[in-house]
Amino acid sequence: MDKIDSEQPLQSCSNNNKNTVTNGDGINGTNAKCLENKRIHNEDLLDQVKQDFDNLKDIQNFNRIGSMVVPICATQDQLVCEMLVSAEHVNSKGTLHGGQTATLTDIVTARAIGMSVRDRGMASIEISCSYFLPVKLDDTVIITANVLKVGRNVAFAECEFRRKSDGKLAAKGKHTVAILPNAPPVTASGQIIQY
Ligand SMILES: CCCCCCCCCCCC(=O)SCCNC(=O)CCNC(=O)[C@H](O)C(C)(C)COP(=O)(O)OP(=O)(O)OC[C@H]1O[C@@H](n2cnc3c(N)ncnc32)[C@H](O)[C@@H]1OP(=O)(O)O
Repeated sequence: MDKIDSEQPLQSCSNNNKNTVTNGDGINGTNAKCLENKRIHNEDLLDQVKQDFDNLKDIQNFNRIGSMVVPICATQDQLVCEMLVSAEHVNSKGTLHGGQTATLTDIVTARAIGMSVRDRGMASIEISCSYFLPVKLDDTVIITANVLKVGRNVAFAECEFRRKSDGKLAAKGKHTVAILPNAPPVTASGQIIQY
């Protein structure tokens, strides 16, 4: 099994009764990558965030870029996803485009924050990325987003991009989000429209 970041501290989601202690043998038969972290996986949060990503599959706006992201593990303040790097994600050198990485930073960290902030609108106020190593076409990136702080008006998150092929850190992103006073718009079926 591929290493993600075994140096992450142990965490738990104590406010949910559907927690699963991860043990390296898989969660309900899935190949959840947070297993290496020995974190406490939250099945309800993962279902919720999977739905959030599924909602991107049918949209026409820029956020469709996130539709190939697959959430694989969720705790209260961490979201682990993976994405196969395909032709639409790469630059002329055939490696993951920096703008794509920045967009993934936005989308994945926003959903990590969105696991706990559901009733307020949000707007990105700062994003930054550092690029350490290229990620080649047909490799997979493991994206681990950590929510650092959710305050009354501002939330902070960061994420790591690791190459699945060798586990090396390819990029890091940071995202600061304003939490707006109003509720986010929702569709008739109750789906949150944040973008
Ligand atoms: C699905 C799972 C979860 C998923 C969770 C996903 C959450 C992440 C969502 C990320 C979405 C983005 O990326 S958004 C794209 C990038 N970010 C942006 O475009 C943000 C641009 N910046 C802003 O809108 C503003 O600076 C704010 C809202 C951040 C802070 O505003 P402020 O400090 O109150 O400043 P102020 O000058 O009074 O207002 C400036 C303008 O901000 C807007 N604005 C101000 N307040 C509000 C408000 N409550 N609601 C709406 N819009 C507001 C108005 O357009 C206003 O113009 P007027 O009406 O006065 O003329």
